[in-house]
Amino acid sequence: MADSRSNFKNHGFKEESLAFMRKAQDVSEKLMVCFARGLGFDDDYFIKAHDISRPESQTVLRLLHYFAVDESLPVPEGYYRAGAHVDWDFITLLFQCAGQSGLEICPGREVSTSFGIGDTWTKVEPQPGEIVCNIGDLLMSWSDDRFKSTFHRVKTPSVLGEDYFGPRYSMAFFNQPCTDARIQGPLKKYPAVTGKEFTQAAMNRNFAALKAKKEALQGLKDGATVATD
Ligand SMILES: O=C(O)CCC(=O)C(=O)O
Ligand SMILES: [Fe+2]
Repeated sequence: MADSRSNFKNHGFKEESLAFMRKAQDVSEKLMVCFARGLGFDDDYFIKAHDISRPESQTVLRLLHYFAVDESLPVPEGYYRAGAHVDWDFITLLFQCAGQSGLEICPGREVSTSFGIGDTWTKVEPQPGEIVCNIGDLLMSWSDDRFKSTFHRVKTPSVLGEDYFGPRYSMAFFNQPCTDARIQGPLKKYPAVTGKEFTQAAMNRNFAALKAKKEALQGLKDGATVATD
């Protein structure tokens, strides 16, 4: 453990990651101005609420590595590299590697904040130099539902000759509000909450959904054991 930590240190992992986050933040801030103007807020309204220089910042960079999939093994029904979900942040900047496909989105849904499975899924092929921007539940709520959060998932490769079976690397930059930011849309459709409360509620919801899924899977397993006894 100590060795791998010092390796990271020696190779400037922290510095490089922070520099990358700073650049991703600059891109995000350009988009924040557009969303603020669209909603009638001051240009810097969302930028101030997502100030990554403050200790109250909740913004996160997630580095993802999905392992290569063995082409000879069948993919169990309903199994995804990342299951259908909406992000709970303001916006997510998603950085993909060319050739490592799998991301799919389901735009146009009128509901979010629950784990619904979408209607029509569209592939988002990674293109060099492109950044995918997903709207999250926070922006949906903060815009009184004008901007809808994007359902997305990452497919597990299953179709030979069509899907990409190799490892997938991606990076997700989640713009999350400072814990003390006050969140309420211009039409006050939802009661005001703090950034901390919004994130906490989203985490609780995700955790409860995960627990229910695990229990349902366990129930299936127990049923199978009883049936074969
Ligand atoms: O790997 C990807 O492209 C998607 C990751 C994602 O949706 C997430 O981490 O929330
Ligand atoms: Fe996501």
